[in-house]
Amino acid sequence: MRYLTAGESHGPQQTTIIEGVPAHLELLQEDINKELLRRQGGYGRGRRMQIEKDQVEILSGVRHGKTTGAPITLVVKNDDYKHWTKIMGTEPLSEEEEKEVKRKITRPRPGHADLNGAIKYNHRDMRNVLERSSARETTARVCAGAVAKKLLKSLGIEVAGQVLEIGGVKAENTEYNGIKDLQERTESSPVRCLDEEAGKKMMDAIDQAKKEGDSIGGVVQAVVEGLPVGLGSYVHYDRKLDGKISGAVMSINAFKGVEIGIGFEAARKPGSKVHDEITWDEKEGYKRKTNNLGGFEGGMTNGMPVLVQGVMKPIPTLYKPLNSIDIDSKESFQASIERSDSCAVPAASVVMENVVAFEVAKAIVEAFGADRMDALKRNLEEQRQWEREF
Ligand SMILES: Cc1cc2nc3c(=O)[nH]c(=O)nc-3n(C[C@H](O)[C@H](O)[C@H](O)COP(=O)(O)O)c2cc1C
Ligand SMILES: C=C(O[C@@H]1CC(C(=O)O)=C[C@@H](OP(=O)(O)O)[C@H]1O)C(=O)O
Repeated sequence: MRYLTAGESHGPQQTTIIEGVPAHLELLQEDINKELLRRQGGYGRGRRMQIEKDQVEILSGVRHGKTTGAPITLVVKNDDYKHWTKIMGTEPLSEEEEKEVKRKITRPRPGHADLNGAIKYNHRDMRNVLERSSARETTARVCAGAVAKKLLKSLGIEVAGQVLEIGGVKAENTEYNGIKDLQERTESSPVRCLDEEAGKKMMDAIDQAKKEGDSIGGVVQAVVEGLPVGLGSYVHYDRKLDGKISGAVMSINAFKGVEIGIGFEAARKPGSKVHDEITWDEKEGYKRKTNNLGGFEGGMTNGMPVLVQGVMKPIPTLYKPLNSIDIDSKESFQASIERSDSCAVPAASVVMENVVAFEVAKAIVEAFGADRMDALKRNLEEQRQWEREF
């Protein structure tokens, strides 16, 4: 399975094309809309999210509620486009029109893609960079993830996530009672946090940042339960699934770090406190007593829940902007102010869940190679049986 995304933030639409989804997966628009709605929510977002009502259109690869095995095209319209039709048009502008619509962006925002993108592609108007580097693109990634989640669910594999930290406020109580409990309890929190007290403090921190024209980041976690042993492989570096998941997480806008399991904490502990002891019983087969390694050993799943944490830096666009250089005059100015979120950590946690779901679904389809869902289910069930009897 693979996918491409296309679309500008204020252009007509976001497009996702997914190739390699097995035939006969039940897939409805509402499966994808549910995830899109989750991504749009979360405390701390800016005015743009009041304009958009993300709804998917399935344009290919699905017939009468089931995938056909053909590439799936998913489209989400940008409602804001109606305010930007001239600025974002594809046809050349006359000189008059150019004067009317074009406010060139020449003051790059520290922390955004503006300056590097402008130098790389020779754009004197950095709107050409901003439009595609915007995290509006995560809409398209969530569309791909929603399809992956549906595939995984039909195989008994669930994905969920939570916010662990925002602006230095850490959730103390992150314990959950099964993945369903995690899914339900995070849905009722505006910051997607299990710890109610910490959640309130996170909202205060977001309000404070907003008041000060500043932005804050945080830490989010994705959890995958129900995986077989041995997804990914130790035999070659580019087949290690923890590596693939980490790469995918790092590719989300504003993500600056990834951990699997206890991650960086492992550097501060002896081996006896890090490695998870192995147990066995007749009914369930092999297990680990603890899950410090987050479900991975040797680049392969070990059957324990996969735990992935991602670090999101604070949003680069600041209402109290930092100093920057105007690329035309070379004078020092304050960076451009674009309409912006002050904190998108809760939304980013939904994006990360979906990005992780895609990598896992891709690994499943690769490992249990199937063009059809019935064969995929049978192959996976055989593997589960094999594990229990090994
Ligand atoms: C869900 C989400 C929403 C975001 N919203 C904004 C925003 O409103 N303003 C902004 O400047 N950056 C926002 N970002 C972050 C930028 O897109 C990101 O910092 C930028 O593309 C530069 O890439 P890099 O931070 O990965 O280096 C958001 C990121 C995510 C995941
Ligand atoms: C549009 C989304 O996020 C956007 C991501 C973003 C950025 O620079 O990354 C900047 C903002 O865009 P705008 O300037 O249009 O308000 C966010 O709203 C979205 O998540 O759907």
